[in-house]
Amino acid sequence: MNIEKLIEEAKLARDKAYVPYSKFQVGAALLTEDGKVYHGCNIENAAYSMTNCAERTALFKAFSEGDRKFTMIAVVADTDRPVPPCGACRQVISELCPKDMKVVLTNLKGDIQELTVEELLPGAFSPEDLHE
Ligand SMILES: O=c1ccn([C@H]2C[C@H](O)[C@@H](CO)O2)c(=O)[nH]1
Ligand SMILES: [Zn+2]
Repeated sequence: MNIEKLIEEAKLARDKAYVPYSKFQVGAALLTEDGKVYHGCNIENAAYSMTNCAERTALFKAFSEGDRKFTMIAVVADTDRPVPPCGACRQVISELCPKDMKVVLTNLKGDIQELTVEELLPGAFSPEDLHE
């Protein structure tokens, strides 16, 4: 699975977005070590703060199915620049994915930004910070 294919998967995921309030569709595709792809879309709620972003949907789906080893995530939205994940998703990605995992941010125009999990949230609060 290459970057281009994973982006296509993220676009398919985006089509499933439930966004009656923002009308802003986001899709994510998360690739596991053994080649499985988890789709995620944003799912909004009339109680707005209950909204779940596409990135966290994909990660939570994978974790809940027992998959924990990931090699790449792609995220797509109709933005001018490659879609920037929100702070909550950066925090969750930084804990559940390897620091050197590839994060591919893109948009419908085909702009692509590639970075690592560490670059997505430098100095993230981590499980180690809970220990003395
Ligand atoms: O990276 C992002 C940024 C935003 N959203 C969603 C949350 C909300 O449903 C809508 C507008 O913020 O986009 C995502 O899913 N991922
Ligand atoms: Zn988010």
